[in-house]
Amino acid sequence: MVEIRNLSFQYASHTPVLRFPDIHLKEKERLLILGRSGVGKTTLLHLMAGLLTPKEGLVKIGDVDINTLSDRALDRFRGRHIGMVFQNNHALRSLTVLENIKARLFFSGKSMVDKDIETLLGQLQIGDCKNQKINELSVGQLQRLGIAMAFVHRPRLLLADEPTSSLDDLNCATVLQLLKQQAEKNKANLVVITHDKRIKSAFKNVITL
Ligand SMILES: Nc1ncnc2c1ncn2[C@@H]1O[C@H](COP(=O)(O)OP(=O)(O)OP(=O)(O)O)[C@@H](O)[C@H]1O
Repeated sequence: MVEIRNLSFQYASHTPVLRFPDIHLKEKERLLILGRSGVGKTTLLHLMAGLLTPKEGLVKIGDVDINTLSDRALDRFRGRHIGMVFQNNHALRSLTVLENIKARLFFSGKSMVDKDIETLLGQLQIGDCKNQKINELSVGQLQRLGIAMAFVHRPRLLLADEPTSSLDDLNCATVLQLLKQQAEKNKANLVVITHDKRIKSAFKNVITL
């Protein structure tokens, strides 16, 4: 469950106040957020992840008003309950695919047996690359690793920032399908922000900032 109410943010006193529409997502609901460049999509995603503190308003994930948490508790909450997929993958270049997944699990304080990790990698069609270093992966494989890293700790909220804009039509459709499948499997909310209009029809729930 995600609730956003009366949310606003300001980067600095001389910059405009960004205001965001109210959002209410029930369990497993998915949302696509569209908007032109500079309108505040990434800012909203970062507010939902607790990476930025709002000027005003509420961000509630499950039963938790995330802005009432201490910095430390918020870091722990994010590590355990939120997964993020970025346009450019944040995997550690010196590690292999498998080592990156294990590092992500370690930092979230959760565990998964090797067999289940391999199943996840297989579902994302990167099982054969598990011992490859990050710089040996294609763009599509790297994007799928980003999804694996966002889901491996079974978050209740998955936030994806432009997950498809650097992909061709085929990889775009595949990544979208995988995001939806994994969210469904984890009963997680999925929020995607993009200006990639190709994916609009894949979501029932769409808002434009
Ligand atoms: N660190 C910052 N300091 C000041 N202003 C910022 C900062 N980051 C972003 N902004 C401004 O805030 C506004 C919203 O930025 P944001 O990155 O959220 O937009 P966006 O919709 O995600 O854009 P894009 O689609 O181009 O990524 C923009 O006008 C941007 O210039």
